[in-house]
Amino acid sequence: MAIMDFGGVKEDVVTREEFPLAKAREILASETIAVIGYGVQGPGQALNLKDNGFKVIVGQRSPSKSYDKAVADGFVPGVTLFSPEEALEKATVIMYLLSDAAQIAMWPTVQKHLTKGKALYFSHGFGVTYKDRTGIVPPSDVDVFLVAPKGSGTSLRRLFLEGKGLNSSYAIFQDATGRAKERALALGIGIGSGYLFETTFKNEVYSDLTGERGILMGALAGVMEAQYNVLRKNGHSPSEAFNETVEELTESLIKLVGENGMDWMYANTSTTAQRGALDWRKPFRDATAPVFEELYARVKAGEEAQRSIDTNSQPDYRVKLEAELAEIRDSEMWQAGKTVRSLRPGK
Ligand SMILES: NC(=O)C1=CN([C@@H]2O[C@H](COP(=O)(O)OP(=O)(O)OC[C@H]3O[C@@H](n4cnc5c(N)ncnc54)[C@H](O)[C@@H]3O)[C@@H](O)[C@H]2O)C=CC1
Ligand SMILES: CC(=O)[C@](C)(O)C(=O)O
Ligand SMILES: [Mg+2]
Ligand SMILES: [Mg+2]
Repeated sequence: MAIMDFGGVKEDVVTREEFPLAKAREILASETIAVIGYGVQGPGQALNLKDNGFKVIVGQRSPSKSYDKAVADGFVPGVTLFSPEEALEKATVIMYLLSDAAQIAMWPTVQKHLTKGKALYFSHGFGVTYKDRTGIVPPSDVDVFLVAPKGSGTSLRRLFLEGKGLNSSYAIFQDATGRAKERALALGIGIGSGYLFETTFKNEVYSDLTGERGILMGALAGVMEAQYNVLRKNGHSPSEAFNETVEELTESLIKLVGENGMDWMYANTSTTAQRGALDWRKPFRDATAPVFEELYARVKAGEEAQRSIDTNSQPDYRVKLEAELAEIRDSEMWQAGKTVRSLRPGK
């Protein structure tokens, strides 16, 4: 563990230097790792593990697009690609990477294969934390832990291929074998995490659901739309409104934030921009704080989890999600964005 100072608070983190890949391979040398589900996290984690030299198999129902993708990605039916049931049977480590709603439906099957000493791995604290709603209560003689990459499975894979790594959190829920922590960390390094920070199942799911509903996705889209609409109402063209709302952020300013922090981005803008942004930061913070408070309260009460379970358990959930995404895609704002993107030089 490396003790690092996060803005004055000391935390233990696990880095690749102190937990090298060779150590991870040694710890998992005799394990068969089964990735159940090949949606977004499944491919990222399974391929990174495979490329890192672990014994990994995939369990995915077929026929399905995800099954075809697993084949296209190099998993071989009957050798490294199986039905979920077969993969569960062969596994010593079960990486449960179905969608959170689907995990409820398959839980009775998973439970059957959770024999003594196996490990159950999640990438979210959802199923276990909201057990009253999911029914996911693992038996006491298996290890249960999570490694949650802080980003899309798509990014996990891309960054791995670039020789970089997405950060992940990890948490131990149950240590039946005495090896839960080393198994968790070895898998965390194996899937290509940049470094790992510790959390609990509850804190992982509360922060994750808040983040994705909040600034990472929900608030981001909402605030962008609000500004775009005001600009349009005041006679600005779509290209101007889009550039001033999205393109300048994604192509320029947010990259500077990622590189060296908010003050660094500010410092690289005009003094006019800095003056205004420093002043307006506070009204925006104060206007949105109550929305974030409400959001967190709903997450904590399990209401956000229930909403996700109820909607994503329906047979036509994909079609409905796709229709809502299409509504965004087809709006003037994001159609303008399509044209703006097509005009990027050297794309
Ligand atoms: N999407 C992401 O990048 C991230 C996801 N996570 C977590 O990772 C886990 C997996 O999430 P995703 O990869 O997004 O899942 P996903 O929504 O892409 O679905 C994964 C798999 O579930 C299968 N599936 C769906 N419904 C099914 C059903 N009724 N029966 C059997 N299989 C079914 C799909 O075929 C797919 O292979 C979740 O716990 C999620 O919260 C964590 C970090 C990021
Ligand atoms: C990518 C990620 O970590 C999210 C947004 O929390 C998710 O996909 O659930
Ligand atoms: Mg997340
Ligand atoms: Mg999430």
